[in-house]
Amino acid sequence: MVRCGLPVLRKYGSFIDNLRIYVRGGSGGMGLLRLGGEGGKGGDVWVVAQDGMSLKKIKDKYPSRRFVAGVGANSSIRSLKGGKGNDCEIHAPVGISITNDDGQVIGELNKKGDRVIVAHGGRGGSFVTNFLPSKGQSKIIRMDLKLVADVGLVGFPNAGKSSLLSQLSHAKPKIADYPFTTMRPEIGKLMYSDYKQISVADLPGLVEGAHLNKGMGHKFLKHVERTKQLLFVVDVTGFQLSYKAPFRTAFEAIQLLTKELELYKAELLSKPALLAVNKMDLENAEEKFKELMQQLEKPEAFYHLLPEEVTPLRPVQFHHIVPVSASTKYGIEELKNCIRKSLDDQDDLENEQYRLEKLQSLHSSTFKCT
Ligand SMILES: Nc1nc2c(ncn2[C@@H]2O[C@H](COP(=O)(O)OP(=O)(O)OP(=O)(O)O)[C@@H](O)[C@H]2O)c(=O)[nH]1
Ligand SMILES: [Mg+2]
Repeated sequence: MVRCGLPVLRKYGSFIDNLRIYVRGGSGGMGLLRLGGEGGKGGDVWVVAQDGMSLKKIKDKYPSRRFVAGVGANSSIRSLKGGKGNDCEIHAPVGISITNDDGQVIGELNKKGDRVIVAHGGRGGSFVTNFLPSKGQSKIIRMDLKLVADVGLVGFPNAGKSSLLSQLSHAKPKIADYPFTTMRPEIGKLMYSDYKQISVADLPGLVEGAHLNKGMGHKFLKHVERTKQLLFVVDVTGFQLSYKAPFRTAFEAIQLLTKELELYKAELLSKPALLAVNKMDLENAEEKFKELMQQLEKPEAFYHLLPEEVTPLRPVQFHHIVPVSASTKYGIEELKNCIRKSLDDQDDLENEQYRLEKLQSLHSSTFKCT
């Protein structure tokens, strides 16, 4: 019995989605005081995206997880200008982001061949440094596989995305009464009685102008690209980022979010979407929800309320609209079921399309034969 489990463990238990490594640029070469010669620059450390790589492979191949580039050559009578030290290249998988240990982003590898310098080599000794070389940069860096989840939460700050995720799953994201509480994406797993699991990504709040990289901007929207479906979350009573910013009703918030996604990448809007109308425990929530439903029945009829530049080309057709309250848990179970249903429907549709395509290709090959 135990043996049966081993291959499974080997297959799934070895997956890692982040890795910390030590990198150091090479030291510069010595200068030559007597003849004014300059030492070579130390080599740099690069991370280069390659197909077929995984973080696990890097970890296995380099158990010490230390990557040090070559030292620059000393200046000599034969070669007054010392040669550059050898660069060190770390081959990494496509789809990772690279950060300093304090979370500052160094770069991203989005396609094969992308490369990012993670530690510069030191300068060679020269007249300005009294012919003494300098050391290369040394640091710990972190490589993270970019988030892939079934559903991504999309909403303005403070809408209650993290609160909802904490009610839907066992995740414990930070929740607070100020915008931008969530600074980095977090995944919660929704568990169902038949052991099906659905991953939902809590993402930083979006702001107007996110497509221009305002707020958390692109960093956040990139993650949305990698989810199967979108779950819009709005505060039924509306939203105001600051006293200076305009107040937005729930309906306006939905249209503005749509516009941001459209401006960033219109294909995002072809993903199936659901809407959770949150904070239904607040005063007048019922009336506001009714009004919102009327507006969503014919969104275009209300577009004149929006400035032209924030009016989306097409409204989102939500597969499910669920009124909820993360505070009282009202509607949470229904939302969980709707998320499941929506993903199952998408799977069925894709399977059906696949089946039809197969059938069609079979038909055409049969016709060719006869
Ligand atoms: N009354 C009420 N308050 C809620 C509800 N859901 C969330 N809140 C409150 O709204 C505030 C924001 O909640 P968060 O879950 O942090 O909101 P968020 O959308 O994750 O915000 P960011 O991470 O900043 O984008 C907190 O004070 C929550 O307690 C709700 O259903 N009813
Ligand atoms: Mg949050």
